[in-house]
Amino acid sequence: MTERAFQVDLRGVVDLLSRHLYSSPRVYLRELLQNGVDAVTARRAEEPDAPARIHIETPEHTGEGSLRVHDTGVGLTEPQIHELLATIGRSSKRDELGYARHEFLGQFGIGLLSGFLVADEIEVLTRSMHGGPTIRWVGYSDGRYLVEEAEEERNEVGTTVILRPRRDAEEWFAASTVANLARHYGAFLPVELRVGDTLVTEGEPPWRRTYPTPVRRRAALADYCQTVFGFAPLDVIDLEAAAAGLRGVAFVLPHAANPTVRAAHRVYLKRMLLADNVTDLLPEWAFFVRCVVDAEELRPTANREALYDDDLLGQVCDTLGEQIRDWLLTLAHSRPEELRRFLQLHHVGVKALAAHDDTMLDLVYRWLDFETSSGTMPLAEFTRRHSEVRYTSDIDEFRSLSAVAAAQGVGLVNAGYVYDTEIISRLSDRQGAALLRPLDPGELTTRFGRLPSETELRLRDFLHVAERALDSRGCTVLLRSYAPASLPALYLTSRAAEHRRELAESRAEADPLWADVLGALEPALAADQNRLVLNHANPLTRRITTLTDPDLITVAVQALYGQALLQGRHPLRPADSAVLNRSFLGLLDWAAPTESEE
Ligand SMILES: Nc1ncnc2c1ncn2[C@@H]1O[C@H](COP(=O)(O)OP(=O)(O)OP(=O)(O)O)[C@@H](O)[C@H]1O
Repeated sequence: MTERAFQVDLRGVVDLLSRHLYSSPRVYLRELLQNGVDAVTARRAEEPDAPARIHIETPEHTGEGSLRVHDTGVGLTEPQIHELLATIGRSSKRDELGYARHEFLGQFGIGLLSGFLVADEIEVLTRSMHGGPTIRWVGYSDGRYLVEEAEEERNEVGTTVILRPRRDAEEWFAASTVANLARHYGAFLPVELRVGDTLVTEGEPPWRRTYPTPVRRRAALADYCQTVFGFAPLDVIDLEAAAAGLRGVAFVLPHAANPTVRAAHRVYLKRMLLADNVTDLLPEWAFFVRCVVDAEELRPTANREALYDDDLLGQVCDTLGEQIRDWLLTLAHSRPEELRRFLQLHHVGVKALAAHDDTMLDLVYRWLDFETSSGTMPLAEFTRRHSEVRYTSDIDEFRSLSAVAAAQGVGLVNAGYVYDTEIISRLSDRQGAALLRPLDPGELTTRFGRLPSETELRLRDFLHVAERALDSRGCTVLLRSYAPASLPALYLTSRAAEHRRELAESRAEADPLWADVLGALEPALAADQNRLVLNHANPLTRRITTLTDPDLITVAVQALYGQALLQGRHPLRPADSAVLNRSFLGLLDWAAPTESEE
């Protein structure tokens, strides 16, 4: 058996790595900057006072069509050049065991190839700090390279990389483009970076600078947020994750954000911009902040445009999530007005948190406004005010029943929005909120006042006809007197009746055996029906109860039934619409009687 090595066609590899790995040719500049910074770092490890400069000259500066990037880094000796520049995948930035060394930005040994995105050849002039002459290396995109002693010695130790734009890539070499890219990627690099004569580096990132006062710091960070993200933040939260050598800031959005879209964050690695669309830095629920962070230890993917999804990133995500949560709690304790403002904007995210976090649940209970039958207020206050509290997860039911329920002394909470029911059922499990139960509209009838027995007796015939009028609708009719008097009638669904209707429907579709099983369940449920509760306190309804003509009672009761369905926004089934139509026409017919023939 003989072992062999893969045969590799260099052109394919160069093409793959340079053209297909990266999302845009613009990364060529980032890779050059990164190599310069790493070279400076390597030199200063041995010679701490060595200069730390990178100087970029665009074709406009050099006047001879090339872009030159000079650095004051370690430089390379000729043997190193053969080993490093001529071997794809070989990097000086890994230790003997092949682990990425954490002081360097690079590690894969492919970055330089990105030069072929914009040029057909890459020229390197380099003089090593370890002595030897200046060496010239030229690499071609077809995989050839040459190494020779340079005609001219470099004055200083360091490296110059020279690229001549390919015809189709000239736009990437314009002085303004290069300056913008250099600033974009390298504004915070720990070196002196110039494009032409212009200094690009700004020193420490804004969140690491020292400011005279906390107020000034906040104002400076708010300005920075405006520049980077285009909004004035509601607040600024400091972030830190020691395990990843990460520090940064989270800016709270001043407007409501779409909770299904994860916020995009700007991430620097060792002070070089990685990307400004990193989504997995924070937990999903934290969609109300956008962050800028710089990390020492997080790993980039090979194209250096995203974070590598490893345990450390997961750990960082949890840590930063904790810090945002702590900020919220501090706000609740020390600046409740601001918390209210925040909650108005970002309640969905906070609710999402509360659905599985007890501390946030408590915060929601005490501070988050819910729509209730007594206006909007936090549940803590609502349960304090009412001895009996119910909730409904149906917004329409809330709208139609909140006034009626409140008039009967039952406080009603609208729990029809996302996460509401999870939150309320979690709250109900806890002491102090045990009174929050789901509303069964049917139970309201037990609270309506009964009529005096002589009135009931007098209206017995009316009720009889009324019952018959709605027989086909599976709805019983009750006559009660209740507030508000402006309401002529109320349609109350019973949970059991709803359930029964569903049973009947599935039974119609089911096979005979299953139908029998369902049939056996039915009698137990039959006791409770949907109800139309006529309101004797309402003047119109009271007049209707005095009608004696059965036909007229029928259309009037059917009209009240239809109106109550519409008012309560209950679904109208085809038979309901038919009843409503018939009653409407019947009333018109009655209002405009046929002229008697003379
Ligand atoms: N400006 C420079 N000064 C000194 N050495 C350099 C310079 N540019 C490149 N090198 C050497 O060439 C090697 C290969 O560079 P290349 O950019 O392809 O990969 P890398 O920086 O090691 O890793 P990555 O693929 O992550 O960028 C480097 O490891 C480094 O040793």
